[in-house]
Amino acid sequence: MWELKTTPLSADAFRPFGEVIETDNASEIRLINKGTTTRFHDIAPVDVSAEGGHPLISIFRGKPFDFPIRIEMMERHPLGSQAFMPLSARPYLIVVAHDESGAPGEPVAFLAAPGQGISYHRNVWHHPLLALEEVSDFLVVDRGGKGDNLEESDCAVIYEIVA
Ligand SMILES: NC(=O)N[C@@H](O)C(=O)O
Ligand code: NI
Repeated sequence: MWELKTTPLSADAFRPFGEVIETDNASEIRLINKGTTTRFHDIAPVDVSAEGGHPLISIFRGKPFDFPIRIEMMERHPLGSQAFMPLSARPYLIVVAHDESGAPGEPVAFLAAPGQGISYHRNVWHHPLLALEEVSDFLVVDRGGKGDNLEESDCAVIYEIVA
């Protein structure tokens, strides 16, 4: 088993895999509603229209994982992006990987700070939701519609996140 170290989530480090959803990452900041609201505009695209798909808003309630956490498989969504915005002010883990000839390469693990969301680009290998500490709710924006939008693959070796 190989140890997988985590690094703090940042927009730059995560860019090859998707976007970090946080106010600092807005493409534009607009004062709206007669100045009573600030719009942090266009933080991440929603890419769900492939093969006639449509956007879904769901809530995922994740049970917390206890360390050490084994990373044995990854998944990806060939037809759409998938965004997670935590509704609880708790950290959580994100594990992603580049594609290597149709299978996930060496995983990269990020620790999200409370309040940081993420959006995986379409077809990016990632581990299913990894909540920490307590049961945690996430607002999820992803694709609904026909077609197989879930591909799973075992990791070439088993990784362990120790803390
Ligand atoms: N399967 C499902 O809806 N969840 C996963 O895609 C995930 O990334 O958690
Ligand atoms: Ni997913």
